[in-house]
Amino acid sequence: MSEKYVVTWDMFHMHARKLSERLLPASQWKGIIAVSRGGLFPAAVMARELGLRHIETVCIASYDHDKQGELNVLHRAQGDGEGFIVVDDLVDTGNTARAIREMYPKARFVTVFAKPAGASLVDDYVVDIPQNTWIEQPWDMGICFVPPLARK
Ligand SMILES: O=P(O)(O)OC[C@H]1O[C@H](OP(=O)(O)OP(=O)(O)O)[C@H](O)[C@@H]1O
Ligand SMILES: Nc1nc2[nH]cnc2c(=O)[nH]1
Ligand SMILES: [Mg+2]
Repeated sequence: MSEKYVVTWDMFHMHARKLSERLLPASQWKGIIAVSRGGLFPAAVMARELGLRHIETVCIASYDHDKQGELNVLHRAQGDGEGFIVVDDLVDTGNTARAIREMYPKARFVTVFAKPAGASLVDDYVVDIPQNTWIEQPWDMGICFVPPLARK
C-alpha cells in the first residue's frame, strides 16, 4: 500500500456514532455480532448508543500484519443473522465480508471504513478510503515522542 490513513480514537468514535444513528430505531435489533477483533471496537460504541446488550462474536483470522492469508474461522455466533447487526471495522479486498455474508445472510452488515473492492458487499459504511491506502487504526498505535525539527 502506497498511502496511509491515520485514524484517531476521537475520529473513530465519531464515525461509529454516525453509523449507530443510521441503525435507528434500535428496537428492530436483537443484538450485535462483532467480527473480532477489529469489529469489537465499533460494536462497543454501537451497543452503547443503541442500548443493545446482546453481543456475539464471529472470530476470524486472516491478516498477518498487512499480508492476507486463508480465512480461519475460530468461533462463530449461531444462526443466520436475522435481527442482528454484523459489524466490522473495515472492508478492504472484501474476502472477509464475503465469508460473513455467507454465514449471516439475514443480518445487516456494516463497517466504519470501506475501500472500493469491498464497498458493495456491505449494507452501510461511513468513510470511503482509496484501495492503495492502509488504514492505521487507533488500537494499533501509541503516543510517542517526536524529535524537534531543529534537533542538534
Ligand atoms: O476485506 P478484507 O481484505 O478481508 O480485510 C478486512 C478485514 O481485515 C481486518 O481484520 P484482520 O483479518 O486483520 O483481523 P483482526 O480484525 O483480528 O485485526 C479487518 O478488521 C477486517 O476484518
Ligand atoms: N488496520 C488495517 N487492517 C486491514 N486489514 C485489511 N486492510 C486493512 C487496513 O487498511 N488497515
Ligand atoms: Mg478483522
